[in-house]
Amino acid sequence: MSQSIQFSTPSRTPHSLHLPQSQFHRPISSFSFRQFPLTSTVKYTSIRASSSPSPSPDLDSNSSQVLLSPNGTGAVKAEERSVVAAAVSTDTAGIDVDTVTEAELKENGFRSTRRTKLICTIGPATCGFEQLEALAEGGMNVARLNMCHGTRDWHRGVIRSVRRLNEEKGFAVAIMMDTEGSEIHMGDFGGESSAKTEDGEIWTFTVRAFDSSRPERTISVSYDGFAEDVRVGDELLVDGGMVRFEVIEKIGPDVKCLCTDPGLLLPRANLTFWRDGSLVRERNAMLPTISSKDWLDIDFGIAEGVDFIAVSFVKSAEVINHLKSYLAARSCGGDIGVIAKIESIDSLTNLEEIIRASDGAMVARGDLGAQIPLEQVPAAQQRIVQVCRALNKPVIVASQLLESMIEYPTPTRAEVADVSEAVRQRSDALMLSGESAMGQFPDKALTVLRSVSLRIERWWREEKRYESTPLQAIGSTFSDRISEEICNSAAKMANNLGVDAVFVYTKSGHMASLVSRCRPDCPIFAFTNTTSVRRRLNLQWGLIPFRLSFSDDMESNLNKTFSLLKSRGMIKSGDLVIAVSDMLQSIQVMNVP
Ligand SMILES: Nc1ncnc2c1ncn2[C@@H]1O[C@H](COP(=O)(O)OP(=O)(O)OP(=O)(O)O)[C@@H](O)[C@H]1O
Ligand SMILES: CC(=O)C(=O)O
Ligand SMILES: [K+]
Ligand SMILES: [Mg+2]
Repeated sequence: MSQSIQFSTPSRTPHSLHLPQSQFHRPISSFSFRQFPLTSTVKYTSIRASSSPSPSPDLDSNSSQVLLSPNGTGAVKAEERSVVAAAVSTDTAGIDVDTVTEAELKENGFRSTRRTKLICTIGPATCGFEQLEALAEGGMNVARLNMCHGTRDWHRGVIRSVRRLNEEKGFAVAIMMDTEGSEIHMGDFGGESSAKTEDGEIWTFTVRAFDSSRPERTISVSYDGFAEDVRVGDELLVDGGMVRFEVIEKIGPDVKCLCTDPGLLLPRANLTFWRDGSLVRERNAMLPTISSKDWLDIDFGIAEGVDFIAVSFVKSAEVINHLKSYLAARSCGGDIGVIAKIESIDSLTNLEEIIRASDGAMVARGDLGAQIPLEQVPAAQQRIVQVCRALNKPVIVASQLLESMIEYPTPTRAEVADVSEAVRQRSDALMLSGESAMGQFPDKALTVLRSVSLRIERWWREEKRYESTPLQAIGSTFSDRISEEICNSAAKMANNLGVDAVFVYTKSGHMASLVSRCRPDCPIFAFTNTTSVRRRLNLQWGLIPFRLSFSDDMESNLNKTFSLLKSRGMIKSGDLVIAVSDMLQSIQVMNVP
């Protein structure tokens, strides 16, 4: 039995049920309700998988291809993977699917899929093909490249490896390029990976460049005005306060500083200075958000086809709009999502307009914690997550989630609690920084994120903690409003009826993000017909993105999807699904035949 509600023109409507006009801003299309036996209306359309008797004439040559993302969760054991891989190659040729999600769905069913997405910063510890593959199998949805470090050739190598991994193994790992920005930071250490400071030591921060080796206890600073801007008595914070100094003397381009809070200095760490308890913003506040080096990196990102550009130290919506128009003109189809990094006082002041202009946001707690008092960071995080949810933009919680795992194989209890809180807030994604870029245990850190996410999500479901706060309407056109209401209703029905999955058919991905925004209690299978949209959807909460060529005819789409997924053992007869689509604005509830 299938039941459907659809918005359509009256002439196409079998039974019209007119709603009071006052509920809508203008005369509307009718609201229809129909009920039909699935067996008579949803016929099996044959597919080009070996389980199907013959190819269907109405499907194009790509039609039997389903690509599925590594949203699945569990660490699938190597033997299990090879069994699945063997089954894939013999049984259902022509369908690409990654083995991790597939095995997970087969073994534990829909409920087991992880909803929170995971981002790994790639660095020397993880840039090899096998290391990237291990991360993808461990659940990495997005690989982040920080343009503060490495050469463009190095980044190109990583991007190409991730692409190859996607092509060869069916993953949909997206690439996020993170700009350097022009805030003040320290230089490289000329070969050394870090430098240790001790309490009471005197270090020199200088705007001089070094040709050869770095003099002992000397650090170069990226910003030419540094020595002029600081004053004796200022406090100098490295990496948001991981190490602290007090300015004791200025000698031309050199600034002598006394170490007051010792720790490890990492190359290119950010520097901020504080006077009388406030962050000092002098001429450095006038530095451009996107520097000339960043524009070259952005051109590089466009050429290499990155999926997201994360903009560091955004101050206003203007810079986001500027970049978006540049991308629209330069990258065909405006395929690159722009993520605003919220890591400055200005970005908090202009939060709503920045998020409205962006395609997503990152709570960049590292630098944010250097600009506002540390105890204000948790409240800022919660606010950013809420604003993003309200405006339907994916939100990433980043920095120091598992900082101790750079050196140790197990996290602290406090770190686990922090990760749990970000999952509980229902942020779209969690990000590893140094833990995966240069730490000793990148795979273990990813496993911790994965298992903590799964546990908290399960706890949330067991407690039946559905969203109680209503989401504000955001659509600007009437059609957008309809899509939004359909998705809100689909999510609510999914929770109330306890369905196994929501299926969403979407060309641009917008409809999938609207369902994700509601954070329904079940996974969301998002079917889209382009590979780039599929990768971008991989950043969003609860979405398991597939690439599938589909038509405007929902019944044939459903038939095809059921056949494909059933033949791979990913769904079975009797599973209850809700299907929504942005081609034909409709909701259908049905059991898989
Ligand atoms: N491509 C790379 N090459 C070498 N080291 C890297 C690379 N990417 C990251 N790292 C190392 O990992 C550490 C953490 O990386 P990450 O990019 O997350 O820094 P961050 O300070 O969180 O980000 P941002 O600079 O954007 O504020 C860096 O300090 C650096 O030591
Ligand atoms: C990720 C980042 O840029 C920060 O936390 O500062
Ligand atoms: K950066
Ligand atoms: Mg930062």
